[in-house]
Amino acid sequence: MTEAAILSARGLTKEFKGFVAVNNVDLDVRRGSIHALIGPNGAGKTTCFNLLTKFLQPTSGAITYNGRDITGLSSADIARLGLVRSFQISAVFPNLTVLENVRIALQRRRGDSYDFWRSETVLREYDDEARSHIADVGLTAFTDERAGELSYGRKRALEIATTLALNPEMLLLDEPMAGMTQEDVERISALIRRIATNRTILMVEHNLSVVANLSDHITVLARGEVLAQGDYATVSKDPKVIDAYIGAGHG
Ligand SMILES: Nc1ncnc2c1ncn2[C@@H]1O[C@H](COP(=O)(O)OP(=O)(O)OP(=O)(O)O)[C@@H](O)[C@H]1O
Repeated sequence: MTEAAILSARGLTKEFKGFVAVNNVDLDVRRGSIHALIGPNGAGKTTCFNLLTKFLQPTSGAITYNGRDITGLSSADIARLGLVRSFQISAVFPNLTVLENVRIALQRRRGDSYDFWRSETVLREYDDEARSHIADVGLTAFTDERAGELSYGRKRALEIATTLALNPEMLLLDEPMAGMTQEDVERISALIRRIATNRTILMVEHNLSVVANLSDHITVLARGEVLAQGDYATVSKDPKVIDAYIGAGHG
């Protein structure tokens, strides 16, 4: 592990019945950076992401977070350490308002019961903090709107707000731009940039222009292995990366 790394993997490997989906991956995510995991279809990005977020247990290899071995921990354990996967515990309830959704996430963080029918006075204590997370993701105008009525992009912004309510030190985002309009992509990109000012972000992302715009560092996977690492200018010129994308029909 290097000094500046907040999350590191060494020799990370995942086999599914003899098929090696992730093969001996070494990865260092620098503290404070926006790090993207990219690669053609079937490269092993999702599997790698699931290993790092402890949704899957590796066949072999080790993961450290802040210098601590987290290989054997559960995703709930690592969330308590500040390593939180967006949309992990933060499903959006469509019939509740934006404010109510963020409030519930805050209650969860503080270990309150799920009894959100409790007294209005208690609930109001959470409102100030909830409103500040809502402002952070640009949803103030929609505070009292039912989550189910929001546009797709705003729903994703709300999911990020509920994740921020858990006060993560590092956020893992699984294809944050999937299914978004260009306008939403721009809004969520600005949001990710804003929340990254005092956090570390690792994301799997298919949209290469987003990756080019947002990421400080990129790990390219192909056939389960690390093909290249570096900034966008470096990896996008790498003949191995170009071949892998063209070979996979992304050309
Ligand atoms: N549970 C599983 N059992 C068996 N094989 C799996 C399983 N999960 C993933 N794989 C295989 O592992 C390989 C990598 O899959 P993965 O979903 O991690 O790739 P990816 O890079 O995220 O792909 P995509 O961009 O298409 O989402 C694929 O060949 C996939 O079929």
